[in-house]
Amino acid sequence: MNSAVPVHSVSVHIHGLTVRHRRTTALDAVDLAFGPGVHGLLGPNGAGKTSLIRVLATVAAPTSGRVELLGGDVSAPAHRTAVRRRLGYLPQDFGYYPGFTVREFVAYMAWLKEIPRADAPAAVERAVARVGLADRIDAKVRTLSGGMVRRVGIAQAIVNDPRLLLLDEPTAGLDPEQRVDFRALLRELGRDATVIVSTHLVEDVAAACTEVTLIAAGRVAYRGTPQTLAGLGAEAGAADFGDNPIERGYAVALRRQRSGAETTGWTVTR
Ligand SMILES: Nc1ncnc2c1ncn2[C@@H]1O[C@H](COP(=O)(O)OP(=O)(O)OP(=O)(O)O)[C@@H](O)[C@H]1O
Repeated sequence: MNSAVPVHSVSVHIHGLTVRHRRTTALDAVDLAFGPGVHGLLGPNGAGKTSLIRVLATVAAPTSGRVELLGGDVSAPAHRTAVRRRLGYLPQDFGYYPGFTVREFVAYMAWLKEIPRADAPAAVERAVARVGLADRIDAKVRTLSGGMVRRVGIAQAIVNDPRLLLLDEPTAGLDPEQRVDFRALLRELGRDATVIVSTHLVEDVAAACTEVTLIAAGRVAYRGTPQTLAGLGAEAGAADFGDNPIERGYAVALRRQRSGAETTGWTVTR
């Protein structure tokens, strides 16, 4: 099998994805597709966002359903290996080696992703510079602040110039200035790659996302643009549910899902 991954395919196709953790159903027969752009994944605590991202990152297997990433089914080992070279993943709980320097840690991740040895040093420096840590590249990770460590996590996720980038609450712990810079980086990355970002911050969604997917109780409660979600929030009776239009739209979509009504944004099938 050819292990090359096509660059401009629909990046993510999920069919009937169910994930169970013992007796808890985290995702319930979900169908979704994602193409290039920045996709915000919103939802209450326990909605299933991390469960979805972990399956897309190929670190967890579905209980049932089919997952196609970058043009092939990831249940095929050869394709899964090819996808991992083109994948970037920042887990919610990001493990690192505190005794490594930033350069050593990101280089180690570059090696795991099989970046050619000759290309790795420049790729590491570029990734670290993109997260604003060039001046700390030779500092040990244990000497960095929590927000800086988070940025090291983002650097390792982007070091291989991923076609599919999965970020689980990347802005947690970043200061406001860093969040602004990070959103600009997201927009830049989303020009070519498919970027899926789980977040609780509606500001992230408003500033950086081209599309929003709202997950609730293991199901897709809403899909649309940040603008259409904000439009939902402009409805009569929604004023009490949040401080800004997107928060209000989020509340309306959740309420509708809980009452069993369909919420229509628009469906993405690029
Ligand atoms: N390892 C596990 N064992 C048992 N239950 C789990 C496990 N991981 C997740 N769950 C359950 O699955 C459901 C979905 O969890 P998940 O972490 O995917 O949600 P989330 O949307 O990412 O939540 P949060 O916003 O709090 O991070 C929850 O009910 C959670 O308690």
